[in-house]
Amino acid sequence: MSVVVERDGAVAVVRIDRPERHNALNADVLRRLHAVMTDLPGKARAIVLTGSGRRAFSAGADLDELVGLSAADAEPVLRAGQAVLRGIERSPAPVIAAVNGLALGGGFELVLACSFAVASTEAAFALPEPGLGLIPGYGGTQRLARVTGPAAARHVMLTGHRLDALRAYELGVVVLPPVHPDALRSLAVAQARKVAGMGPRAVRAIVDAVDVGLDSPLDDALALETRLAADAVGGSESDEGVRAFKEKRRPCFEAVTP
Ligand SMILES: CCCCCCCCCCCCC[C@H](O)CC(=O)SCCNC(=O)CCNC(=O)[C@H](O)C(C)(C)COP(=O)(O)OP(=O)(O)OC[C@H]1O[C@@H](n2cnc3c(N)ncnc32)[C@H](O)[C@@H]1OP(=O)(O)O
Repeated sequence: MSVVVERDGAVAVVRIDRPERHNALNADVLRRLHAVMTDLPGKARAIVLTGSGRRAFSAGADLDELVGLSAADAEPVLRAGQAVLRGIERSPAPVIAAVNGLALGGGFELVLACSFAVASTEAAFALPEPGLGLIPGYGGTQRLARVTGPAAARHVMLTGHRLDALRAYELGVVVLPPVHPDALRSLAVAQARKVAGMGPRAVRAIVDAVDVGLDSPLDDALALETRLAADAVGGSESDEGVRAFKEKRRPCFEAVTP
């Protein structure tokens, strides 16, 4: 199975499992990621995405599936890949990348589509596509600049520069200091549990507000936030959240009816 799912309560761990090809993304991996991202958000409240082995999170698109593709054939495949990553980016169960090794090309683009990333000290990030006569085709030309700023993004893409884990942390690609490889999974699951403990409707609203807001005029984005924040104030989830605070107990959002 090229994608393995493990459930851990309200958290799911999704692992790309093609270590013999450094977890390269082929059509089967993309199909399975799409199926997982369609099924899991209704069952898990937060998802960890990682790769098998210590060498690579993912070495990007499977180059053996690229050979011989015409532009006309590649375009629907690219659109299909974009749709999988867009589903990850907008998932109501936020996806946390646990970068266990090299995240190259589409592998780095997969990380950039996640809500946020944590990494081991052995992680490294690059977009080597131009060296292959390709360009990033799973959102890298757009998402990297949104994280690092355009100059750092152009430097990475135009020189093939590889960001090590610490530099990725400094640039905001990784949100916490890189950890020993043996500690990565527990760190990622702990972060996922924090997300899973939040109000699920509040989480979904924040995902939507940030996603829509990034591409909206500020006043429109603030108006969206106001509407979503008012819905939250008037919603039953905040009734439970505030009541739990006053009663000095953990909120039980599962018991909240929409
Ligand atoms: C999503 C695919 C859907 C299918 C159709 C795609 C058509 C549409 C186009 C999709 C475009 C997606 C957009 C994306 O931006 C484009 C890309 O991602 S391009 C790929 C970018 N990635 C790379 O360039 C990395 C290539 N790999 C390496 O540099 C090195 O392998 C490594 C990861 C640094 C590891 O090096 P080593 O430790 O020395 O190991 P080897 O090199 O010997 O690798 C072992 C073995 O694995 C094979 N392999 C490694 N990476 C890939 C890969 N990306 N695709 C296919 N095979 C890969 C390597 O060839 C070796 O095989 P062997 O020689 O043992 O047969």
